[in-house]
Amino acid sequence: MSDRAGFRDLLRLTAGHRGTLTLAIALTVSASGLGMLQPLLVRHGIDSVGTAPLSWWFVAGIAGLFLVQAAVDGLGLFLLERSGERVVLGVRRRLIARLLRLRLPAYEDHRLGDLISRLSVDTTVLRDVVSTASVQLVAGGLTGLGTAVLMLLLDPVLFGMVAATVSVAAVVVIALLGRLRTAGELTQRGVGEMTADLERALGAIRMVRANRAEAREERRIGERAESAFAAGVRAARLTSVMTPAVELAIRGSLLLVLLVGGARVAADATSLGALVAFLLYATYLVVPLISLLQGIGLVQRGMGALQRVHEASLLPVENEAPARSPVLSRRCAPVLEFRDVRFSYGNRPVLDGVSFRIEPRTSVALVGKSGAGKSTIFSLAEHFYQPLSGTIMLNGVDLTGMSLADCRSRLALVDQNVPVLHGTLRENLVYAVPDAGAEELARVLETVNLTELVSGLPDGLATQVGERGNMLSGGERQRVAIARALLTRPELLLLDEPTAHLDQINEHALTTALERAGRECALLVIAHRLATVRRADRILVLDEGRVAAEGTHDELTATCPLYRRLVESQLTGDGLTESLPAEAATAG
Ligand SMILES: Nc1ncnc2c1ncn2[C@@H]1O[C@H](COP(=O)(O)OP(=O)(O)OP(=O)(O)O)[C@@H](O)[C@H]1O
Repeated sequence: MSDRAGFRDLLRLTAGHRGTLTLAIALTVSASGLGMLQPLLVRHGIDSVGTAPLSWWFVAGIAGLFLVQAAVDGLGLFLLERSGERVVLGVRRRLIARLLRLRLPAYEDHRLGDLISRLSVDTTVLRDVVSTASVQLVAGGLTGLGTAVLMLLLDPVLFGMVAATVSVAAVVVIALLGRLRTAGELTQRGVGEMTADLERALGAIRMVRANRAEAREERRIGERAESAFAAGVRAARLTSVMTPAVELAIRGSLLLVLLVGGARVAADATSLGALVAFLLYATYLVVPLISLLQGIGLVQRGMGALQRVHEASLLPVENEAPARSPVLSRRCAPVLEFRDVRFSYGNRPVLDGVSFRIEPRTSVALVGKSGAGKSTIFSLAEHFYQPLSGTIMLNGVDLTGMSLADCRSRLALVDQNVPVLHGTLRENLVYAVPDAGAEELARVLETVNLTELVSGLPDGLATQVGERGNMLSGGERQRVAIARALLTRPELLLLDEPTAHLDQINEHALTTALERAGRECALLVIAHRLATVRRADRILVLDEGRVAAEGTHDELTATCPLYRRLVESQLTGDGLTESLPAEAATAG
């Protein structure tokens, strides 16, 4: 992005806040203007002290001016900070809304920590640009210009000398700006990578501990911190050249002004008061010029940060079908039907013509070796991805003609990964139905056999479940997730069973929960336990991207070698990844 385009984007950010920002900047500039009156008053005081004593009014006037200046300055600064916060709030809200609605592949292509850092760290830089750089540029520019004009009027010769020295410093500054922007971008990127790596390690902290990898992760994340540090130091080095260059130029010119100005006073070319006023202005010039410089530096960093925020806000979101009233389902149609569905992740084919139907209130188990595409079928039913070809229907209605909300309100998904969030047990249960009543809650807790557990907890439903629900056992987490799903009264529950062996109590509880859930809605279960497949009305055997066999447990045991092998391993073993005998693929 060019500097001009980047700057225009930064300006665009302030849309809707320009009135307040202009007022805030005007107040801050006025405060600086009031400050600039002070040397003139001092000159008047010094030049007139020989002719008349200083009046109290005069002294009180100067003191009053200081007070008014401080008050105006304070109000201006407050309005600026508030505008900065408001602009960032707007950017953050838009980004939050976007980040929660990205297409699933976008999350796979980007690291979560980096996306989080764009929302937190980069937007903070934008706030500084709005609240600090804006006033630094405007106030610095105007005050600098005003001071320069007054100096020019006071003594054009001395002004020429100051202008020449400052111009030399300006050349140095302009030469370094591009590098400052790159260093700023690198710092932000480094922080993003560090956050992403920290998120990776903390998200799997038990695995990190169990593998004694703390030191390795510390080194890895430390290296990211060091790259951010190195880029930050590079930016600091550039700034540390720029700021003193300007200071040096101004202070050097002060010496010249003193020498030449002294001679001019001696030769009566100017008055002592004018020289003192000129010197005061020259010292005052340091402040606006430095703030101008800092403002430019901040804008450079802001452009880098805005680019990262922009990139995140351009990530593709899920296509919401045009708003329409919920599609009427066809009566007696299957709850879910796949017709010749093909799907690949990029160029990696997974499903190659999958067809099946799930009738209302039936229980269907989905089995297949690891990587066969079972979870992918769930993702397609939930419309997380679109099939390459074929049709997916819910209650006889094609998914492509249904809004995402309509589609997802008919289904409930219980994933294997992280089904429980940080918060209380109650918050987790009512996640999809926040206003669920106590009766409904009691019903689903009973269904999943959690009533006893909850009543045994000192805080009951108000118990904190910990990050990702790690204060609950694996089996309990799974049942909390099923209860949450059932609270929505779905037409179809998609459940990925735990692969881990459950103890007898949890095993029994899960079986009962599934049995009871099956009375409320249809079930499609990725089955890892023999108990589930035995109880299912039908079993789909997925192999080579297709439904290779379909039937009841007894039918498949008799006809499908692949199914027999899955059963022999109790559907929990992981020794099923090797290729299967050709007969398996054709069975059924
Ligand atoms: N997001 C993804 N991007 C690319 N490939 C993927 C993605 N998700 C899954 N795959 C691949 O697609 C194939 C099917 O994965 P899927 O998770 O559907 O299998 P599965 O039958 O559920 O396996 P398991 O029983 O081990 O959970 C696998 O080879 C997997 O590596």
